[in-house]
Amino acid sequence: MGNFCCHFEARHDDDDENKADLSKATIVFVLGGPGSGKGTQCELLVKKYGYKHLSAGDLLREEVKKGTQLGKEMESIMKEGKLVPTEVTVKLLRKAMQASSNDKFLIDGFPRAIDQAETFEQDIKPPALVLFFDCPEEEMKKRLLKRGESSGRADDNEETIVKRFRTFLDCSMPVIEHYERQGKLAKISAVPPPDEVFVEVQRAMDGLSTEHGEKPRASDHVAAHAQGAGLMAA
Ligand SMILES: Nc1ncnc2c1ncn2[C@@H]1O[C@H](COP(=O)(O)OP(=O)(O)O)[C@@H](O)[C@H]1O
Ligand SMILES: O=c1ccn([C@@H]2O[C@H](COP(=O)(O)OP(=O)(O)O)[C@@H](O)[C@H]2O)c(=O)[nH]1
Repeated sequence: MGNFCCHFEARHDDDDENKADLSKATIVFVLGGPGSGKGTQCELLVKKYGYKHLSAGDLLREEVKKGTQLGKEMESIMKEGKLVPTEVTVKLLRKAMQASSNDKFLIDGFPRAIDQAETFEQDIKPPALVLFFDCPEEEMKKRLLKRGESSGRADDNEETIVKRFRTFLDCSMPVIEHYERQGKLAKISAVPPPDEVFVEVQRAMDGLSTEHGEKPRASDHVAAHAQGAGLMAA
């Protein structure tokens, strides 16, 4: 079996590095297997909490659409269900964050490997909270095949779905475990209907306050973790 976490050689391009602009940002990573419902929950989160939603997959697909050489390489990696090099994704995310007037970000579908988490934290900032949507593979597969009927996505097909699951288990589950050890993880079952999942999402979010002095609304285990990370209002 090949290495599903493998990357091609990284390109270094630091022209738009600017850590300072994002130093006050509040970052929530939104993680879960392919088709677990990350994008669906992010839409609800944007409406209720006013975060800027940045999907790493959408940013990559926009680059692919440009038809550049890099875009072509990325397209073939994504069709194989593997991961685009960390530097490429972090750069796209940083640019999109800097272009936004918002200072609260939902980073959807990233980081998907430990090195990605490390790079993002060093280049930008650690997350305040990590939402993890837990969903059995059979359910995710059913959702992805249904989505594939209309999504037009080159990776929503049975062959690529199996590869994406493999990448998720091999590369992304260690990221989930990493943040669980740090006490930043809110693990939420993604099996119930979206509105029911969102009830649990709100419980996690309401435990979090930004560094701009918003009052936390609920106390739960995530609130306690956020306090540990210095995020709760005094
Ligand atoms: N809780 C849910 N129950 C049933 N279907 C869902 C649920 N959440 C999302 N879906 C559907 O499953 C598919 C994948 O959801 P999506 O939010 O695109 O997942 P992801 O961003 O994790 O790939 C979509 O077609 C979506 O409408
Ligand atoms: O940080 C990322 C996010 C996505 N991808 C690629 O983009 C694909 C689609 O990811 P997305 O989050 O859009 O969809 P999901 O698989 O979660 O449904 C993945 O399988 C990867 O090939 C990547 O390489 N790095």
